[in-house]
Amino acid sequence: MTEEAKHKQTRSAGPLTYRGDSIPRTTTDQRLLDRRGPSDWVHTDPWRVLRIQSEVVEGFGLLSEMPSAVSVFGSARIQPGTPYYELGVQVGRKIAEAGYATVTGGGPGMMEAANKGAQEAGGLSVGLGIELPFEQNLNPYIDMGVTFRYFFVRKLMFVKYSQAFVVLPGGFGTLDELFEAATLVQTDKVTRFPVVLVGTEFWGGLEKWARESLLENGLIKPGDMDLLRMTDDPDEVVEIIKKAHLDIAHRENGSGEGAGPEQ
Ligand SMILES: C/C(=C\CNc1ncnc2c1ncn2[C@@H]1O[C@H](COP(=O)(O)O)[C@@H](O)[C@H]1O)CO
Repeated sequence: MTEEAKHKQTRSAGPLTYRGDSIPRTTTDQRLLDRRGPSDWVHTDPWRVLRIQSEVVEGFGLLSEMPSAVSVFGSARIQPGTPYYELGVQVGRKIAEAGYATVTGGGPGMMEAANKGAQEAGGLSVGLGIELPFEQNLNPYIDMGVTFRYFFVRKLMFVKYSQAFVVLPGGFGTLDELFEAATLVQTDKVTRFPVVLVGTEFWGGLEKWARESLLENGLIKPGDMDLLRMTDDPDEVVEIIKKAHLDIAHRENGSGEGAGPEQ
C-alpha cells in the first residue's frame, strides 16, 4: 500500500476515529474475545469504578420502593440482655408501630436489637450490611437485607432511603454516622431529616463538650445544637420524628399532607 493510501485509511471504534498509523492492529471485540491475559485488571481503579457503579445501581433498585423508613445506628458490640440492647429493641418496636420501616447496618449489638424490635412488632426490618475482613452474617431479625462492599455506597443508601436518623449508644462507627448526618443537615444537603440521639446519660457528655468546646469557640453556630435532639424515651423518639415530618410538610406545602409514613 502506498503511503498516501495508508493515510486515507479510517477506523471507527465507538466515539473514536483512527486514521493511518494510529489504527490499532486489533478491534475492541477481538481484544475482548480472543485473548485471555493476566487478570490484574480486576484490581485496577477503572474496574473498581464499575463495581461501585453497579453497587449504587443495585442499591437504588432494591431500596427505591421501600416505604418511609428510619435508620437506626448503634454499637456492634453491645450484648443481648443488657439495658442498652433492650432500649434498642424498644426503639425498633416503636418505629415499626409508627408505620416506618427500620433500617440498620444489619450487624450485631444495637443494630440487631432495633431489627428485633421492628420485626417482633410486625414492621419491615431492613439490614444494609457491609463486607468486613472477618466473617459476619446479617443478624437473624432482618426481612430484607443487602450487603455492600463499599462503606460510602452504603452510607448513601441510609441517607437516600430513610427520613430520619436515630442514634443509639455506640463507638467510632456510630459517631461517624452521627456526624455525617449532622453535617448533611447543617449544610442543608438534606432538608427533611430529624436526628435523634437515644440515651441521655451516654450522649450527655458529648452534648456538653459540643456546647463548651465547639459552640464557645465559634466552631458551630447556636442553632446547630438544635439539629440534634436527645431523649431516653422510645415513645418520644417517634414523636420527635413525626412532629419534624409534620413541620417539614407544613413548611413545604402549607399543610401536614405527606408527613409521616405511607399507611
Ligand atoms: C465489631 C463487630 C462486628 C462489626 N459488624 C458490623 N456490621 C455492620 N455494621 C457495622 C459493623 N460494625 C460497625 N458497623 C456500622 O457502624 C455502626 C457501629 O459501629 P460501632 O463502632 O460499633 O459503634 C453501626 O451503626 C453500623 O452501621 C463484632 O461482632
